[in-house]
Amino acid sequence: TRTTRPQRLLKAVQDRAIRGNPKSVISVIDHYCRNQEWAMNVGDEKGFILDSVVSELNPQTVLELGTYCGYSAVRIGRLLHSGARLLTLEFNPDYAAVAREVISWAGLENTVQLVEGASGDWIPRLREHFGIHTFDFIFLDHWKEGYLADIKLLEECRLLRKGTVLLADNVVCPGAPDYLEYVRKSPLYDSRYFKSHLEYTKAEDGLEKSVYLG
Ligand SMILES: CNc1ncnc2c1ncn2[C@@H]1O[C@H](/C=C/CNC(=O)c2cc(-c3ccc(F)cc3)cc(O)c2O)[C@@H](O)[C@H]1O
Ligand SMILES: [Mg+2]
Repeated sequence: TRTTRPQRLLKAVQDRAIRGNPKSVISVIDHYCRNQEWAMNVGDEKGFILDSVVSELNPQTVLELGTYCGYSAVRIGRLLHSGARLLTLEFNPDYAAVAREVISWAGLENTVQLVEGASGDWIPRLREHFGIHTFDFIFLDHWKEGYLADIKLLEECRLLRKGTVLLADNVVCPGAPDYLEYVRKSPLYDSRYFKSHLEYTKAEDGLEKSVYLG
């Protein structure tokens, strides 16, 4: 049977990237997706904005919603300092299997922990299961219609603290209108839009950065 797109992306990583070198894993995926087969990674242009937000914040505890092939988990994980941890949630077992391989090829298996399952099921259990108190940084890149429910769930579970930064991908394309309206109107957040482009294309897209005011 035919391979899947994530499996072909993984093969490109294994064939072309240097083991243990996150930078080469990122550039191989970007080159592959720009020149051979598009895939819904945050990509290099929005990835540069993601890098600057993470570097400025220097977070110790990070949550990612929607691992897919692990591109942004590697992007974020490579910037974390020793002792810092990224938990990334992915409910598709095939994507999770590919992402584990990509994260391991980048040598980030001790920094990035992939948890298989749905965000709605796992968010209420993160404290008791992983001893997490609050998150410093959260990257939302899963189903766009799930963003709003999950930010509300994170509030309810008291996993945000004064200054927690949430960064949401695709707030223009495909779009997350209900999420945008919520974070921009709510007095709980200070929100701003970083205009960019949809990965590997000229279409507009962007990231919304929202700081929880607590
Ligand atoms: C809802 N709870 C959930 N819990 C755990 N994992 C979840 C999840 N929802 C989805 N997932 C996983 O996240 C990933 C989903 C990502 C959805 N992303 C998009 O739809 C997306 C789509 C585009 C896109 C843009 C333009 C276009 F023409 C076609 C596609 C671009 C992007 O950057 C995107 O992120 C998958 O790996 C899925 O299995
Ligand atoms: Mg995305």
